[in-house]
Amino acid sequence: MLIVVAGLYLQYLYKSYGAKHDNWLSRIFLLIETKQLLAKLLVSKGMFETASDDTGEYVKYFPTVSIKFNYSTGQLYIKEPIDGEKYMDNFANGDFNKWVETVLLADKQTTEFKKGEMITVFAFDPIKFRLRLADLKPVEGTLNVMKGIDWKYDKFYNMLIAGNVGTGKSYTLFSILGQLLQVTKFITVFDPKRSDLASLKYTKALEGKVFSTNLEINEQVHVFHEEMMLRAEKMEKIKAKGQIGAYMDFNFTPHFLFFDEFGAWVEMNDKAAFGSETRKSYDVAMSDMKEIAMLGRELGFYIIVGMQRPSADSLPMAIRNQLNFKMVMGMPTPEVSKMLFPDSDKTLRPLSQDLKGWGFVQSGSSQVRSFFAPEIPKGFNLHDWIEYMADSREAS
Ligand SMILES: Nc1ncnc2c1ncn2[C@@H]1O[C@H](COP(=O)(O)OP(=O)(O)OP(=O)(O)O)[C@@H](O)[C@H]1O
Repeated sequence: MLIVVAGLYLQYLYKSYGAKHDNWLSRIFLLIETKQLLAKLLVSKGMFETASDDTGEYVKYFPTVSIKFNYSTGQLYIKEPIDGEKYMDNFANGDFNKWVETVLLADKQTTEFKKGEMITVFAFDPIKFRLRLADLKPVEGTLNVMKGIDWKYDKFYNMLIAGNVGTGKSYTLFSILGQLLQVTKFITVFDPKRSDLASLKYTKALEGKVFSTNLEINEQVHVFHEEMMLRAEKMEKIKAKGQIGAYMDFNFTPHFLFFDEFGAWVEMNDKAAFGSETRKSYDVAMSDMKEIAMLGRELGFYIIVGMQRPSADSLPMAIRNQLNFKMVMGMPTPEVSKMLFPDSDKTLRPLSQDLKGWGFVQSGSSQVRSFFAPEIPKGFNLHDWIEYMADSREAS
C-alpha cells in the first residue's frame, strides 16, 4: 500500500508540480522529463542500431546526447554526437534540432561544431523567464525584454514592434518607454491615434515631448533630424582631430524617437492633397525619418516604430531595413512574418490562449525567439510609472 501511495504521489509531483513551480525539485523533474522526451525522439526516429546474438537482440549503438540547463538565461544546451556513425547526418544537418524544437517547444538559437560533437543552444519555457516591472534594470545601452533577452540598442539599433489590437503591443511599449526614461531624458513620443501614450503629455517627465496631430508630428520629426545633424557636425569637429568612435565614445547621450502607430501616420498623410501644406511637411518628415533610420546609429539617434501590420506601403523599405530589433506581439500572419523575419525558417507557434503579452523577437540576424513581455500588474497606473522611472533617473 505504502509503495503504491508513494508511487502515485511521485507521479502526481512529476506531472503537475514541475509545471507550476520553479525550484530545485521542479528542475530535477524537468531534467528527467527532457531526457525522456529526447530518448523517445531518438527511438521513434529509429536513430539507434540493434544486433542479435545467441542471447537475443540487443542495442548495439545508441547516440549519446547530453543536456544542460542554464536557468538564469533560460537556455538549454544539447550536446549531439558527430561521431562518424550512421545517424550523424541527422544531427549535423539540423533535422534533430528541428524535432527538438517541436517536442520541447523550444527555440533553437545557435549551433557550434567541435571535433566529434556539436552543441546547440535552445531557449526554453519562456513564461518562466518573464520579468515583472519591478525586475527591470535598464542600463545605458541595454533595455530588458525578458530574462536572457535584452535590447542592446547601440548594437541592434532601431526597434520595430508590431501587433494587432489586443495582443499586448501597447503594454510592451509602456515597459520600453519607462526603461528609456531611466536612461535618458531625450525622448520624443508620437501617437497619431491619440491612445494612452498621447495622455503622457500631462506628465512632468514628458511634458512638451508628446505629439499627436499630423502637423505637430511632421514638424517634430524635422526637429529631431536637425538635432541629429547638429550632433553630426559636432562629432565631425572632434573627429577632425583624429579621434575615432561612435557617439558614446565622446560622452553624448542617446536620443529616442518613440513613434507609435506609424502606419496610421503614413495612411493619414498619404491622403493629403499634393501641394498642400500637410503633404509638403509630410514629405519632408518622411525623408527625415529615412535619414534618421540610416544615420542615427553612429550619432545615437534611435527610432522605435510601433504599428499594427507592417506592409510595404506603410513601412518604406529604407526604414524597414534599418530596424534591427524586431518584435511582433501575438501570432503574426504569414505576410507579416515574412516581412519581419524574411530569412527565418522557424515555425511560429502560439504561446498561450489565456495570457496576453507574448510574441516573437529577433535581434539582428540571430534566431527568432518566442518571448513574454514584462508583466504589467493589475491596477497599473501609466503616469505614476513613467514619473517614477524618470525620477529615479534624475535621482541617480
Ligand atoms: N505585458 C502584459 N502584462 C499583463 N497584461 C497584459 C500584457 N500585455 C497585454 N496584457 C493584457 O492584454 C490586454 C491588451 O493589451 P494591449 O492593450 O497592450 O494590446 P494592444 O495590442 O496594444 O491593443 P490596443 O491597440 O487595443 O491597445 C491588456 O488590457 C492586458 O489585460
